[in-house]
Amino acid sequence: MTYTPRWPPDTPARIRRRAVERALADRLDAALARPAAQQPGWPDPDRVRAVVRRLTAGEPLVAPAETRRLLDRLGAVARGEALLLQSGDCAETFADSTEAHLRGNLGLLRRMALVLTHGAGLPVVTVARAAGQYAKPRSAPVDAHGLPVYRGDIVNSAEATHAARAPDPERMAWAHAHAREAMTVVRRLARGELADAHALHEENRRFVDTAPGGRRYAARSAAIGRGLSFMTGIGAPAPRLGEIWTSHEALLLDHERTLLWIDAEGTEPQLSSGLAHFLWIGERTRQPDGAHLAFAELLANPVGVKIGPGTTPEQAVEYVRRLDPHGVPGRVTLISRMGHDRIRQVLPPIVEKVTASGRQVVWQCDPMHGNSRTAANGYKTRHYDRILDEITGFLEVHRALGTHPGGLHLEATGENVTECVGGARGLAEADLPTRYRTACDPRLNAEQGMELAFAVAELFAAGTTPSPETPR
Ligand SMILES: O=C[C@H](O)[C@H](O)COP(=O)(O)O
Ligand SMILES: C=C(OP(=O)(O)O)C(=O)O
Repeated sequence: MTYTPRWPPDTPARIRRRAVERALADRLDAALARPAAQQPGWPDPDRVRAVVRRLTAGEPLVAPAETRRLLDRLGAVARGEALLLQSGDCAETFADSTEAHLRGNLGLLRRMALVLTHGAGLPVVTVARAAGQYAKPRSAPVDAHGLPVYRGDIVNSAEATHAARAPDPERMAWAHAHAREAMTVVRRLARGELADAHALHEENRRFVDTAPGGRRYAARSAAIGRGLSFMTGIGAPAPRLGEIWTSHEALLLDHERTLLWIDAEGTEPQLSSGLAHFLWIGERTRQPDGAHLAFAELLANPVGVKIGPGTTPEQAVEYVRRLDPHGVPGRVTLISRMGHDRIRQVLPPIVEKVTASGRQVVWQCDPMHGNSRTAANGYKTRHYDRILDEITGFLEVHRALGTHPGGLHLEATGENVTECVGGARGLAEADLPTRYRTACDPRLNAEQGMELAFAVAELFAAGTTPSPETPR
């Protein structure tokens, strides 16, 4: 059911439902009336209203039952019985909304998940930054040329002209159309070729045999192979990976408000986003009195909050209390993105205070956003060593406190891009221009992603977290 109320003739049940819808509609309006950071200055509000009305009447992309299943799986992560791996583009573009691109990104997600499952000895819940990650928050309103900044394909074009950078609300409709097609591909791949553990392992074996540094992980790869052969040997059904859920940053509120269902299954009726299974609030929009947090409070979906190095333990507890008033394990994911040099100091008091509050959250590490820097040649980049070091610090903190390091949140693509430096191939700053294709922030490429998965699997398996080299 879409959020726009269509009133049928009255019966007592319908009147009750109508009251719920009205109450939620009022709360939604109140939430969205709060100050909202990072929203585009649409030139023509009437056109925005017309697009929002049109999209609100459309069919949702995901169903509340699917979203509830994810909540259940994240409950397992929060209890320490599973891991969460979330990965994909920094900014999805309409041009890259193709089956080949999605297959690359989702394939990498699944191959990494297979390796982490083995290293941690836990099932891995796979969530794609896909089928809706079209909006970007930015540090400055204008770019280096004085043009309005690119805010993601859902708002304006990356092309460097004034006309192209003007926010166009019709782009929200294009985003819906692309997300709908992407969703079909995600479902098909998740049930089909990207469910097949044998096929994923074969690709990982090729990585180990041919990629620089791959042989370092030969023992784990061989152990995974033996495990799969054993399953075949005893006549077990061919092992298959589970669902792929979708996620994006709940940033552009005119878009987020368009496809909302009423989910009456929980403790109280809530709105369920029909746009994605998992939504998160970004570092730049997590203001306690802001619209984004108030919007997330109304949702039945599992939600994440990015917590940067300026987050206090008190703030973290407030996020959790507001977003999880009923204490549902896995309802909230706290996504730390502190930077490799700060995580070991900033995260522990946050984890301690949230744990003492009695809530069971998913602790997830985003090792990307606190480790960005500008290379000498002007490209925005991240070093593989710093990414791995932030994850190492994350594991150290949780091990020391006896809490569960629930998962990773990465920007990574299955394509052979040159955006992050480092890794066993030794990508250098001079290599960045070769295939620098991201629309916003630098992503790990397929080789760097697999190398990271094997390295983190070793950390999980060892149960210790040595930090062997000083990261660059
Ligand atoms: O992906 C995150 C943000 O959108 C991004 O880091 C902002 O980039 P900027 O600092 O180049 O604007
Ligand atoms: C913008 C993002 O991250 P953050 O809010 O942590 O900067 C992101 O993950 O795309």
